[in-house]
Amino acid sequence: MRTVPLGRTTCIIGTNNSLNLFLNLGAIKIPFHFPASDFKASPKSFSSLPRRSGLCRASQVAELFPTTSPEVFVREARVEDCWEVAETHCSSFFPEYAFPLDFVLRIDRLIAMLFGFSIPNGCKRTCLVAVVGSRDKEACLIGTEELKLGGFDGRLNLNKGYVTGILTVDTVADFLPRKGPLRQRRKGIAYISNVAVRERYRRKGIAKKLVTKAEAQARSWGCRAIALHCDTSNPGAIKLYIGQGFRIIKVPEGANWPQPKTSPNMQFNLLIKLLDI
Ligand SMILES: CC(=O)SCCNC(=O)CCNC(=O)[C@H](O)C(C)(C)COP(=O)(O)OP(=O)(O)OC[C@H]1O[C@@H](n2cnc3c(N)ncnc32)[C@H](O)[C@@H]1OP(=O)(O)O
Repeated sequence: MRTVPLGRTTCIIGTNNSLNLFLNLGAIKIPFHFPASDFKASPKSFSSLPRRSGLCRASQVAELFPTTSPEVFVREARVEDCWEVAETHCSSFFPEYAFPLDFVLRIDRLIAMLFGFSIPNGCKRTCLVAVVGSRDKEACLIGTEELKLGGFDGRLNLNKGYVTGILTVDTVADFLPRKGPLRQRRKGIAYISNVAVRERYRRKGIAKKLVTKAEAQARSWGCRAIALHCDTSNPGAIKLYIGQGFRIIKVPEGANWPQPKTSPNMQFNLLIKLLDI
């Protein structure tokens, strides 16, 4: 038996290759059981799973959607985008996962996005999406502007378009050094995270559009700077941010500044851009 914790989901792979999933929603645990007969799995390597006929990787579902569209525009994510946001995140950051773990990851991400976004008082967070196939002015929105679910606009749009890229921007400053002896949260600096563009849409300027929109959002919140962490072994992303005017900040010797919580071996650069308001 093998237990794989995945954020809000615990995945237990039985000795007979059956799969038990538990979605942890606070006090509630929702169990799902997939019998071994559903798929032939090697408990050692889920990434080399032979696929059950009729089943495909969750990322392949995306392949069914249109690839080309004349225009990409960036807007705030809405609830109806949730699955595509989770799908874009997981296929970009964990491309090596195969069914069923890739599917579980997406469910986990979805739950984290909808129920796990508790934002400290006075802070803001928005998830932006780059969309093809629908302009915002064509949007037929159902619901009120005040309705928010996590970082998502809670209104529904029946003509939603297709999500090709994502970015989260906030003023929570969880990964910025704290201020003074009381270690207060830093104000006036927006923070970008979770930037991802679906593989088929890369090198078309979509990430640039997302970053530009995030900067505009930060300005509208009154921020004077915008920051992010980027994995030092991701030269493409570093080039993107340097090209957008970000500069790498040298961390003072001995300083124990916070970093994103990913794999312990990952090294990050802190990049900052000053915003003219
Ligand atoms: C703060 C964070 O979240 S960092 C994490 C970044 N995300 C990831 O690494 C997830 C996987 N990667 C991706 O999703 C994408 O490759 C991204 C987000 C890094 C880039 O998205 P794209 O839409 O392809 O970037 P975009 O087309 O706007 O590129 C702008 C510029 O960045 C640079 N750039 C982007 N990707 C690359 C690359 N793979 N290699 C070299 N340069 C690159 C180039 O200078 C490019 O301009 P050019 O195409 O005119 O040469």
